Amino acid sequence: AITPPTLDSEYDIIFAGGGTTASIIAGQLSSNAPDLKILILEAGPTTRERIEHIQPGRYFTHMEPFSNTEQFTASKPSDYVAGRSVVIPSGRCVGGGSSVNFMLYNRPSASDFDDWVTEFGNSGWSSEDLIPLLEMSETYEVNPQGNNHGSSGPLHVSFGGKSFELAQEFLDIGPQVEKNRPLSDEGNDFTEASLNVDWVRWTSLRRCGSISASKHHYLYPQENNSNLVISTGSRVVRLVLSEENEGITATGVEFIYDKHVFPDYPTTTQSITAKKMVILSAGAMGTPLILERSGIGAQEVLHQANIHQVVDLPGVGSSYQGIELLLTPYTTDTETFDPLFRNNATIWAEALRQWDIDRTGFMAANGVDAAIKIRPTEAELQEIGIEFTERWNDFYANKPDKPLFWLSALAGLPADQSGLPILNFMSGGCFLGYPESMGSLHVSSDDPYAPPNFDTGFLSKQSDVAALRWGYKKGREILRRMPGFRGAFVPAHPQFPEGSSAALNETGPVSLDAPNVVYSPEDDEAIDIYIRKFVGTSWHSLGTAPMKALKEGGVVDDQLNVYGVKALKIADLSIPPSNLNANMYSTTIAIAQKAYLIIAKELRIIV
Ligand SMILES: Cc1cc2nc3c(=O)[nH]c(=O)nc-3n(C[C@H](O)[C@H](O)[C@H](O)COP(=O)(O)OP(=O)(O)OC[C@H]3O[C@@H](n4cnc5c(N)ncnc54)[C@H](O)[C@@H]3O)c2cc1C
Repeated sequence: AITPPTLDSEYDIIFAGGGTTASIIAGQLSSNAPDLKILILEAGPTTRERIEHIQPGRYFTHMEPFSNTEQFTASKPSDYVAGRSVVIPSGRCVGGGSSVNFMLYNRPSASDFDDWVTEFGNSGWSSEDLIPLLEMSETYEVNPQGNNHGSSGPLHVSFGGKSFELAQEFLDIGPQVEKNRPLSDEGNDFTEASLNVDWVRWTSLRRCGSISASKHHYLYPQENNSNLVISTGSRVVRLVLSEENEGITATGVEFIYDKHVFPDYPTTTQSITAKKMVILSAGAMGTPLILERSGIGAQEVLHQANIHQVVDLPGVGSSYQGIELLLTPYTTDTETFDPLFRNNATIWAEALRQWDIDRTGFMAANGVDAAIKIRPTEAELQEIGIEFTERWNDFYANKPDKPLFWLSALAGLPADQSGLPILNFMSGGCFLGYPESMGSLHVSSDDPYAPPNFDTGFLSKQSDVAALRWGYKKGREILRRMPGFRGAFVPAHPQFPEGSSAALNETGPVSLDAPNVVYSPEDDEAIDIYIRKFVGTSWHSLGTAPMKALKEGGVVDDQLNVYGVKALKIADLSIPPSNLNANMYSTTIAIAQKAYLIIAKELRIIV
């Protein structure tokens, strides 16, 4: 049986959560200050040398219902999403999200970071501060000499070991359908001139056909330093706070051994002292809950959960942001990832054999090889309609590097396919990067296993529905022209009224110059109903402890200090004060590197 490590009673620094951000910070602290005693308390299991965290093609297995490496947080049912409860997965293992994610690589627009400075007053967090840190972390194998990428960092980026025909079709057909959006091979260049023109081949954080994740490049190489302890299966319940004349200080944490990792182990609470600081790094879905269980949060929330308030901080958990994703399945006769999603034993065996031979094939791929970040033209804004006008004017109009979506054609349907016919799917992916809707995440009690009071907020603003409606139409126009297209998978599309010109009766590709589908107001209504029934998460959660002024609902300042508590910082994806139109691993790396600099300076490890 696995037993937990024996821990000392005090450390210099304690990390609550051992995910993406903690791995990068703790690994560098340990490397550059080997005498610093560091403890990482991670709720989930180890990932060291585990094949499911090395072979890229296994990424979807972490999302299976009884997965021990992901946490699934269910939102309360909402009429905005047709009465459904949306389930949000997040990483629960060493390396967190970086150990289980889909490995899509792309970074936000410069203005996404710059907003944190200009709109939220955080000094030192502009794109000019953060993008060099991001580039320093990566080696872009695709074009090591290219601008906008790094060439000598530990995290490797490549196209992976297999790309699908559908990706090439998307790259061939897209620019012909959308003649004003030419082909480019640079997905990270969001200058005003080139934004909106990239049909990019998507790249993944992989090296030699293996996942290139933060724990294997930053954290585990330091494990032989006896001053760094990674305690897995260790769930932080709350902070230990001491109240003295000068205010409140975080002096340690209380934790229990996690029931998923150590089912037979006693659940007595243990307390450990942090001599220098506690760093909350439990991710957007974990950090606000630890704060609230510690009595740091809004009075009303804590009162309802029967928790005594210690620090009044109303911003905790009150601005959950997710990225809404509409994944619309069509069918194809080309090769897709679906046999693996369906657990086809023969294809699995072949994929494993191929990976053993040369690190190629399905096991070195994820089926998402190409995409475009797209910003509507004036004419297209008219198509989206007046429900979106105010949002456009307020948020996008003066920020010309902000795309509305990324659009893609995924080779497969990454979902539970039990009950579905055996088909090859191509999914139109429409990823709404800056939804106007926001939700909240709060504790329901002081029990660390109690499901939280969670509202994704998805589609609570009609502007998001209008944007996704246009995304559905735009994606359909591209996909129906791709040679591999074999029609829509009708049960997972809008139910258009009888006789509609938008009916889904095509069974093969239409010609490039075929007229676009025409939608009536009734068709638009059918699309809206469909969006509410089917919209889901893109697995990106953030903003639950935002870095902004206290009076505006902020939880940390720009040095990552929690307002009202000494010796307590937050470093993870709960700190972005506003959303970013990109898959979040890049942003997380930037936050981690910036946090490392802040902490290392404060501890005088660097000047
Ligand atoms: C399924 C999935 C797919 C994704 N795909 C992509 C992608 O393709 N490309 C991309 O760029 N990004 C992707 N992401 C997003 C990205 O990986 C995450 O946003 C990022 O890893 C978040 O990092 P973090 O440090 O904020 O939190 P995490 O990495 O999630 O780390 C938080 C850690 O804290 C631990 N924890 C939580 N509560 C406690 C507690 N009470 N006590 C102790 N430990 C605790 C958790 O177990 C977890 O390990 C994906 C994420 C998921 C979940």
